[in-house]
Amino acid sequence: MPILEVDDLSVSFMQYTRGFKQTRLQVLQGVQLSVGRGEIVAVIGSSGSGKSLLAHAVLGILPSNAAMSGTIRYDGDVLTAQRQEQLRGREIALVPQSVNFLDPLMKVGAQVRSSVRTGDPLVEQRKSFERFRLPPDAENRYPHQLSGGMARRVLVSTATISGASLLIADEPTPGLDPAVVQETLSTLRELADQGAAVLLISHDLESALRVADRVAVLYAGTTVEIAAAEDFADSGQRLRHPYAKALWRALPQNEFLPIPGSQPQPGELPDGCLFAPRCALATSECGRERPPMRVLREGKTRCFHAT
Ligand SMILES: Nc1ncnc2c1ncn2[C@@H]1O[C@H](COP(=O)(O)OP(=O)(O)OP(=O)(O)O)[C@@H](O)[C@H]1O
Repeated sequence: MPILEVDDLSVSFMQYTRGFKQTRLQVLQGVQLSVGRGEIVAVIGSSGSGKSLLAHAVLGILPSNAAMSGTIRYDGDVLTAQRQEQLRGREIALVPQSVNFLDPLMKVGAQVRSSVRTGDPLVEQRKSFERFRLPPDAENRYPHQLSGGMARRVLVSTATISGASLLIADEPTPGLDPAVVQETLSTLRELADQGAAVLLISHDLESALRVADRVAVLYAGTTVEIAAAEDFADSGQRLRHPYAKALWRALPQNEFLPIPGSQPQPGELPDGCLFAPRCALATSECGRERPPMRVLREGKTRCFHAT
């Protein structure tokens, strides 16, 4: 049985426009997702697609102006606000996207140690600092005395040291050097191999594929594709949704390959600009006129503005 099951999750915000008119901004709609013990599920979506809101809905920390519907189950039981509060930081840990989640008034070492549940907190904290290449003296600093990358490593350290059964890592690696990115991803894999369930939220499919077992693609507020990681790693033929295919196409190794299941003719454009290397935007998201394409080789085209 999956440890986390998200069923038909929708999140919206009330907005006030000029003249105090109320409008509803629907961000998530009908999201389906599950994560099992020992599994890493990557949630991939473009910026603003609602990835963090999904994480915050699971943790019960949505903004006060958000309205939510749908069901979230943890270990088979429907999560209530009270249960979320009990589980947060213990059974369910978050690597938040924002370093503002650090307590500005608490020294870094104390913050990391406070999440340790088994073993000697000081020993565990020092091992974790070494792992994520944090200097030993960082434990006596306040968050504002850290660099951006160090603060991010402290967040990763705090969450991964907690022994949580479900770890939600919301964009854990931007701004980190390659060695620490690798260490972070390996730590997530290790935790999953030890039985934890990991939800890895990212806009970077390439690095997520290094550790994920499954990939859930979030597009236009909903999960349009949930596929095994191999489906993205191989020829892409098993992917069904155009946006998932576009993500596949944007992987560097697929740069000049045609989109699976479609053979564009030179000069022909599909409805969405799915053929631009390193650009996974549909035309509607791109905000430009249909991008001009130039033919590189027969049947292989490139979008000018993505070059
Ligand atoms: N308190 C709020 N009130 C109104 N809209 C909000 C609020 N919080 C988030 N949103 C909107 O919800 C949408 C999704 O936000 P979210 O932070 O989940 O995106 P994301 O996919 O994590 O993006 P990114 O990859 O850039 O972090 C955005 O359009 C954002 O403006």
